[in-house]
Amino acid sequence: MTIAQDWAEKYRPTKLADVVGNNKPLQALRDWEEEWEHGVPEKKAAILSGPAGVGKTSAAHALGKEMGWEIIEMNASDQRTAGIIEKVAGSASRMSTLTGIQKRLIILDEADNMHGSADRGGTRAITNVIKKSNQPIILIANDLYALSSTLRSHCVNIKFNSIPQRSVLPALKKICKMEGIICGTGVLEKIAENTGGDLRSAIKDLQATATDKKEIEVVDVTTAERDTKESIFKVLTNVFKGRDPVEAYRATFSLDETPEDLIQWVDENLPNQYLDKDETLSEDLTTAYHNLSRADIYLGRVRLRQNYGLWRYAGFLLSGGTAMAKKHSHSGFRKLQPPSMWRRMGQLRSKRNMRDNIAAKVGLHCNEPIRDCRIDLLRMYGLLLKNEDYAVDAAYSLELDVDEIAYLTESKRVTKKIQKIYDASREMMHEKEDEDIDVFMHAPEKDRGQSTLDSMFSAEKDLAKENQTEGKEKDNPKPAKSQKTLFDF
Ligand SMILES: Nc1ncnc2c1ncn2[C@@H]1O[C@H](COP(=O)(O)OP(=O)(O)OP(=O)(O)O)[C@@H](O)[C@H]1O
Repeated sequence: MTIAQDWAEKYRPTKLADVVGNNKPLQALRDWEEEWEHGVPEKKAAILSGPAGVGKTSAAHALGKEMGWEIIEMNASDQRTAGIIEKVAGSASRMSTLTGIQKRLIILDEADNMHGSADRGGTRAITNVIKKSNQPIILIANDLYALSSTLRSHCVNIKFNSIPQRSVLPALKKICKMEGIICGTGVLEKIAENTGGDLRSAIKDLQATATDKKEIEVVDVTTAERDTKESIFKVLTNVFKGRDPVEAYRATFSLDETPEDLIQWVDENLPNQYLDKDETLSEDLTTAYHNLSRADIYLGRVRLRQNYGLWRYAGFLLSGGTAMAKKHSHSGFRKLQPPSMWRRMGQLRSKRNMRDNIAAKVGLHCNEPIRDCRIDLLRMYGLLLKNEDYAVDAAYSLELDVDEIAYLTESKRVTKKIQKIYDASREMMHEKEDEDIDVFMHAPEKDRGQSTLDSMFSAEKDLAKENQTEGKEKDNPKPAKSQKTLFDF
């Protein structure tokens, strides 16, 4: 069986003129590009923000292609620690003028998705890369305001909007024509309506509808289930405001959440939602928590016996049980919020990841097992970073980012002093890179071996080394490599 090519990819526009809708943002993008033709503009980066599937990534790539710029893309599936952004985007953004080749466009997709542990410190690193860049950089984000104000202030902000139906329809018609699909009346309108200005989803729905068919009718229209954030809020509103237990329970069926997760949502919001007008705890709250505790007992049994059939009792008790606990309705709007436990767990996890990442760097530098570094050496490096004479060297040798320096120096926030140490260490790193380029440029042709680019983009190799360290710790705690000590610098 052959797997059909994804139409959204197949019909991705390759020219800016083919990008549908959003004329003003596209013009702003062209204006920014024009500035590059006259040298390095004041704003070296542009942020393309807006809803999903409206052509932001396509526009960035189309621009690069049209201009004949070399494109370097880092998307969310790449590991984007501050160090790696510095290495990949940083060296790419500074290098081409040295080697005299074409401009290089750096595209950072999902720039608003830098919160995971792996992306820690990434936002600050991007700002630094932009400051020092002499190459165009495009950041792509759904939520502009998820990016720091400092980062935004260094960029041209270009906002994309949902694509109006009148533009989605011709795009879909064109695809039908290319694929030889005959459409009955109203089919494309229905698809366009369902996808609310998201052209990617519209194309995907069209492909799903037209699979194995040459002619499609309205009844064939298949719309992919889209689990939006709104849906959990809708279900919770049903649970907290409604009185019918069966309806509340049924509402949970549309969610892609397990009762394990759903109970956390209900637990988090229940006290606030069932608070009496005079802000006293109501009897309803006691009854609802009683039902919730029963649901929790069932969840415990599911875990213990691995009997997932019991989930339905838990699901009913936590939704219907909560809804029917009300003796009277609790009017007025009260904000719903995600479980704070997840946030706390996330913070703990990110702290642990931070500690482990630093320990891995120390391990690589000192050629020590990570476990020992975690226990003994992190404190030592903390002391070195607190000492003015050693701080910059320590940060440089370990390639620490600001958050890591703050962690090691036990500072609650990134102070000016920490930023200074970090800046000085990066300066040191760039000087070293420039020296390397100099050595390379002056080496005889035959000794150059790999191209400059290969030697500069050593990020992947470094990453592999980092990963190796973890592996080596298990297999061979001390690989044969010359030992470096704390006193090396
Ligand atoms: N304005 C558009 N013009 C033409 N095709 C589009 C447009 N918007 C989306 N598409 C189609 O949808 C696909 C995805 O678009 P693209 O990746 O550019 O969206 P995006 O706005 O970057 O979305 P996300 O924020 O999810 O990354 C493209 O391959 C293309 O087929």
